[in-house]
Amino acid sequence: MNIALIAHDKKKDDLVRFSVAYQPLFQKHNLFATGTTGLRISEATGLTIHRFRSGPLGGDQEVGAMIAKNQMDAIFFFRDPLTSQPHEPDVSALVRLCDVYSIPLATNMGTAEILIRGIERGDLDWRKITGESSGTE
Ligand SMILES: O=C(CO)COP(=O)(O)O
Repeated sequence: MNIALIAHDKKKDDLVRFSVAYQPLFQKHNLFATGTTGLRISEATGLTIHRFRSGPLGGDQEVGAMIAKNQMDAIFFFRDPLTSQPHEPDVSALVRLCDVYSIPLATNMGTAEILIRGIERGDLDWRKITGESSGTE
């Protein structure tokens, strides 16, 4: 599956810890990330990650483009709800596209735990069966 990893600055440590904990599972998938998040995670885990631009420079929109092209299966986006972001419209657009295309989106650690276990269990395999998946493992 194609999975995107994104975190706002104050949530990056959380997503790095999460990625370290679930590294064995993540390595079975194709990983994508916004620039700084991807660098932090790849340094901490050794995972191979396709890095887009940094979020404020268009990275969120690049992930959104993959959603629109049916190339993204799940997104872990640890948002910071207490800090305003200069690129808030891009953040909203990404969340909106997840809703438009019914793409699973975890915006905090609690939901992320459920989503990652669901992926491990095969709960998203319906996307392959219905042809809605990116088609990759
Ligand atoms: O701003 C972001 C998401 O909106 C994340 O971007 P970076 O991973 O480049 O910090």
